[in-house]
Amino acid sequence: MTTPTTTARPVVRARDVTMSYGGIDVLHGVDLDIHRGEVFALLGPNGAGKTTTVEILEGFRRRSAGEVSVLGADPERGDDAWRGRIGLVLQSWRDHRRWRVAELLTHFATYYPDPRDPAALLALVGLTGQAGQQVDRLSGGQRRRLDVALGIVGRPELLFLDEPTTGFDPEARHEFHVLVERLAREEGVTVLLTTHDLVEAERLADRIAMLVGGRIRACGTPTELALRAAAQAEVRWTADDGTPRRERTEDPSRLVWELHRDADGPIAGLEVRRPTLEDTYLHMVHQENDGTDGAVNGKVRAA
Ligand SMILES: Nc1ncnc2c1ncn2[C@@H]1O[C@H](COP(=O)(O)OP(=O)(O)OP(=O)(O)O)[C@@H](O)[C@H]1O
Repeated sequence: MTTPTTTARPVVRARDVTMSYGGIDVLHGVDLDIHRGEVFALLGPNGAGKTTTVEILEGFRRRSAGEVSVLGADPERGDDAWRGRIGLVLQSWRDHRRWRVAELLTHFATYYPDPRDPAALLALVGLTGQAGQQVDRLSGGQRRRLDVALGIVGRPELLFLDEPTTGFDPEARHEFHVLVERLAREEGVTVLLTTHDLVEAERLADRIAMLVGGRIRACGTPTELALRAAAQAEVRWTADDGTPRRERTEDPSRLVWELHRDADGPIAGLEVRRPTLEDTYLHMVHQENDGTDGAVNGKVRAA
């Protein structure tokens, strides 16, 4: 993955995007900047507005208001040439059940001016052994690999991955992560990933935006987000009488120093736990559910 070049024009730019369905507001002014070669994860609980946001960026849904530019065009007016520069990994290829794997991929390749070689692509996603198999005989994970192959056959500059590893076993998930990293690092493909999987987001994404209740509540590298959490570090130890103790503090090194100063010898069971991405995420979701203002710094621009 490359370091985002913030001076270059972003591949995806959204400003103050709102969306309402039948008078109910589900997006409340989303701002996003995603740069070339960046793997960007949109993370959020069910109903947060991830799919709505992504469909607006893909040009499949009309926003209520706001500005959007994707690969230099407004997605609402994207033509075929623009669409050919975008790859989608959705769960929407279910109509082609009778096709054989290699046939389907070869067929899709004809839609693009400079497609990848279907056989090489099957090898890349680990489906060479299934080339002659009917699509409806594939396992769930194999099906998803085919979805990925279909999404990248046209050499997209921007790839949308909607919960891409659902149904993958750990090895397939690992291979998929390596593939996404390769696409971003070696080919400069920009990737927008939606996921509920914090481990996947942390593993893959250069930056993560947390969308909660239709607002971007935080955006940054996984490390930045974990550190920005309101959650404090937790220090655990075992007291002299054997009682387990724990204390939350913004200054764990000071607490550990004080414990050492007051102790006769080593401190049993000493452990310092820093806030994780999961802590940040759960903190925000709980704030939203409690009806409090969960924004880390008010409105956050994912730029
Ligand atoms: N076509 C629609 N008509 C009316 N309401 C909709 C429509 N699509 C989505 N919604 C509502 O908009 C909100 C955001 O939905 P969206 O699918 O964008 O969330 P999400 O973050 O992708 O959720 P999930 O993780 O469950 O897929 C939800 O409250 C949902 O019920």
